Amino acid sequence: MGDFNSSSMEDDDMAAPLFERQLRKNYVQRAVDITILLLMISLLSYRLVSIRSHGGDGWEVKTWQVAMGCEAWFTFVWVLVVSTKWNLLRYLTFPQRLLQRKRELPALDMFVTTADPELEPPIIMVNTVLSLMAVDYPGTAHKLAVYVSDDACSPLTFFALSEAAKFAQLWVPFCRKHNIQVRAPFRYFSPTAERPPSASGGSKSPEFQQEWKHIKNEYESLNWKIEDARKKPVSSILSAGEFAAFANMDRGNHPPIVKIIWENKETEPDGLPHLIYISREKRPKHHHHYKAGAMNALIRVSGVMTNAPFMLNVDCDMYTHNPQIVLHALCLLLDPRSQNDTGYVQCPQQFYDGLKDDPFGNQLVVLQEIIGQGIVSIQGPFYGGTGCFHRRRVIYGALPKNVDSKKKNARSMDEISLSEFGSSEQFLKLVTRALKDESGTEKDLPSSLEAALHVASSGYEYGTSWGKKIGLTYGSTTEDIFTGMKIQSKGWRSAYCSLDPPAFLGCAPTGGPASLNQMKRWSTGLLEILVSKSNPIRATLLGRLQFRQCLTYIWVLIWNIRSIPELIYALLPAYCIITNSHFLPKNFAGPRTGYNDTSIRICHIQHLHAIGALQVQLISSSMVELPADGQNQLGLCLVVWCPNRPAQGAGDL
Ligand SMILES: O=c1ccn([C@@H]2O[C@H](COP(=O)(O)OP(=O)(O)O[C@H]3O[C@H](CO)[C@@H](O)[C@H](O)[C@H]3O)[C@@H](O)[C@H]2O)c(=O)[nH]1
Ligand SMILES: [Mn+2]
Repeated sequence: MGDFNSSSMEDDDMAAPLFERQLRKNYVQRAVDITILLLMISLLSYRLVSIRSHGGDGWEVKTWQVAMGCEAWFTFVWVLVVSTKWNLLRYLTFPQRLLQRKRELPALDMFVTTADPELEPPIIMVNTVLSLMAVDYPGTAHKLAVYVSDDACSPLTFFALSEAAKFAQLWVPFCRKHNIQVRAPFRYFSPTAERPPSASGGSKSPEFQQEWKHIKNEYESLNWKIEDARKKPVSSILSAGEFAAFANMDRGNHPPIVKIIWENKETEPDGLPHLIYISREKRPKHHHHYKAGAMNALIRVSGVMTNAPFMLNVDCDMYTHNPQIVLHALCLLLDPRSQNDTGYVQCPQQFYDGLKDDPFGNQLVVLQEIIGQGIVSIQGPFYGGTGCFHRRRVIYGALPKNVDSKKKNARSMDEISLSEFGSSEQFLKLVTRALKDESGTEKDLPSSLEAALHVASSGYEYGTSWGKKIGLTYGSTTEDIFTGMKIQSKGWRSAYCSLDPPAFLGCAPTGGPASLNQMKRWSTGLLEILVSKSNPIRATLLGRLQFRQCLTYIWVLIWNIRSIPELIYALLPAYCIITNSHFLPKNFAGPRTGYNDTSIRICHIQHLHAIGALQVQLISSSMVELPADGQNQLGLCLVVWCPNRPAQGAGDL
């Protein structure tokens, strides 16, 4: 059963394991991958050996060398890919076993971030919130809290949430009673979406039909109210007291707002989770650090209000598609084998209503299925920014137990100085508890509001380690990958929770400039990590990032750079035709084949076409995220190219 911490060993720890690891058999794939690698190495050796004999004039020497440089780079990238996908691992989780245990389920704080009511329509965010409020957490729903961070400080968002809290009083009991599987109402009531009948089998009963109609009408009315509120002045949609908080707000320059929209006062086990609205303070003189800054404010505010030991974060457009997700994720976090070494659990990012065949690669299929499952078997998946369950103490900078004591350069738990967390006394008290893996607060929600406002202020992080050693890491637009790598470089592993039906479903850009912008932002952020002081090579040499994990991080961080050799390689055939030079062996068909000059040239051009087509593949793969496939094509092309050539002599290949 792996390592146990004897102090936490209780009867139920001895029970059946909460998860199993399953290795996928991929011997054929491995054989193909290695063959491709060997072919690439043979090609490189051939290039090297014949660099002089295929020199020709000055220009030709250069094309041969450029081709060799590009191919050497492709080989290096292929090594990174093969290392990542060598073992493909999946986790199987058993939530029923978790529910049978004697121990109570832990508290969970769930975070939703939103930044712009124009680009991220409030109704979509509301659906995400409703799906989170309705997750299955039998007998323990009062331990759940949903926090929404609004970086736009929008009264519309606040209004939408207040209305959603009213609708939730109907929606959540309805979902629980009929065991509805799709708990985001816009998907459940969508005429096009596949809607499984209620699992209780009562979908046809008149009682269910009546309830269904009633809830649908209420949802439509919620939709209409939010849509209508868009067009109205703020003063008419909010009550006088609420309006005062939002009056004359400038989204880039305003004080913090924390509002408890719904509180489960009776701590009813089957009640609704708390719902809290936060708009952290923004001032022009303080950098707000985008989503990472919003997440850190959420972590601190939840730290003083509920202080749950686990936190889930989702983007505002990623609703919970599997109501059992929390139970599945907790199987991976609470099992005795993972308690001391699993820092976070990541669910794959999956999307609804994607374009057929995913022409822009927005669904990240290769990244999820090939690289995703591969990295799971090394040190665990990247933190993907959404659909991720964190341990609070890991985010607070704690080290795993039983860490490699030779690498003590990462600070140990004892070295954490509380002053690095800021100046709120109430928060610091609760940080100490969280670091000891204790949860909860002494105060109720309203009496912790003052401290919540303090930790949500824009100057709170000044002189602290937030964004450096604590919380989500600043300095890259892909704060998720950066933060995950920092956690793993402390020695933590991460686990992957891939479910059917998918845990979360989001909305991917459909293409065009939105897609390009997103990819530009991601690739820039990844490059920022590569050139930062905390790059994976340093994290491996000085920290506890595993070597093969480092290779995978390098593969993802060089996403941007990979396009350069691919573009050059793609331009080579055209360049060679224009300058009448070559980067493939000149006597391609060879005089002994009996071809005349024209046929040799045609043959040459045909091969250039084949390679050109491959290069288009490579370029498009680099742009639309199909790296593994692109590389396979290169290998296949090599296979086709090599045997077709009549042998000229041993030195030819
Ligand atoms: O100043 C900001 C900017 C963004 N967000 C929120 O951050 C989330 C992600 O932003 P989005 O613009 O949708 O970025 P995507 O590229 O779609 O998101 C992916 O990439 C991001 C950067 O790597 C990750 O943070 C996300 O979790 C991941 O889904 C959304 O909920 C936003 O509302 C904020 O709260 N404040
Ligand atoms: Mn998004």
